[in-house]
Amino acid sequence: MINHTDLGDKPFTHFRALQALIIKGDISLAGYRKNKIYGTLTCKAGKRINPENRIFFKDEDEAINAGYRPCGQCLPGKYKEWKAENLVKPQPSPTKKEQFNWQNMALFTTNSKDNILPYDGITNYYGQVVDTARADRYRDILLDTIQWKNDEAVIFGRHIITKRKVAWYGDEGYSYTYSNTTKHALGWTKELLELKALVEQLTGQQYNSCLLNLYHTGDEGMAWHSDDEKALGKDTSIASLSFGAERKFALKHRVSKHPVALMLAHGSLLVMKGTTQTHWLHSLPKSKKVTAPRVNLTFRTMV
Ligand SMILES: O=C(O)CCC(=O)C(=O)O
Ligand SMILES: [Fe+2]
Repeated sequence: MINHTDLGDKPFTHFRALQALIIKGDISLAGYRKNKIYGTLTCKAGKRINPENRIFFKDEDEAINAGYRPCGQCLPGKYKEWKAENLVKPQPSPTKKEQFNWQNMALFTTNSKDNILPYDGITNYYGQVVDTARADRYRDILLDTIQWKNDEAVIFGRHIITKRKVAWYGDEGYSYTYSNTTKHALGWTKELLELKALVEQLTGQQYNSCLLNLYHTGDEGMAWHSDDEKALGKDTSIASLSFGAERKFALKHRVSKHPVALMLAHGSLLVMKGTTQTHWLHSLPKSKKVTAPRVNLTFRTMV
């Protein structure tokens, strides 16, 4: 690995030293130190990099061993392969024995799972934590009993009403402001309290509110955002339960744009915590293939 700045301090000396190293075979690829991306020496994106952040590699092995990934612009084939490998695959459903046992909640102690983010945050996918029969029941009861309302927001001065429906439940007296609208929490229902107890048991964290989303079909989704409102405090933990249609959940690093995606199974739990909201955006992409509804519960702690 050779730093651009090691090649002399004048553009001409840089150029000469670089040419000599390329001819000798000591340099064949360039890298961007900040985002840990490597690409060809002629890559247009690479040439815009500040000299302090530009480095050079002898070959691909050296770049990969240093933790760099291929550039999407000049190495699209290799980038695609890398992306396919880095897309988090859905975890196998637990066996009958591993499934949530309502009578014996202690079966699930803090079940910490692998972090699906490569850096700058912690997001754990627990897979299915409510067995299918119970998850079916929760989906149906939540669809019927939650006071679903179309979400309203004021964005760039325009009043927007979404097709997706939302509801906001929590400990008494909580109100929540986002996208310039204020919501007042409704009191917990029996099922929400049961599910809150379950996620508290699984994550070892307490939550005082829950924002629910209802996506009628794959035609409804949620755009890129992070849940970094002040009311949630710093490094908040958000526990997200999914019931109904399986949907893709995507995360993207704010700076490196590193993508991570996974499918959220019926009855599954995903937890975003640590610095996830500071460094990563997330979204629920729309999908033409999904025709069934999905109910999502995000348990949060308002400070
Ligand atoms: O539906 C989901 O899984 C994501 C919901 C979400 O990001 C949110 O409510 O902030
Ligand atoms: Fe979110």
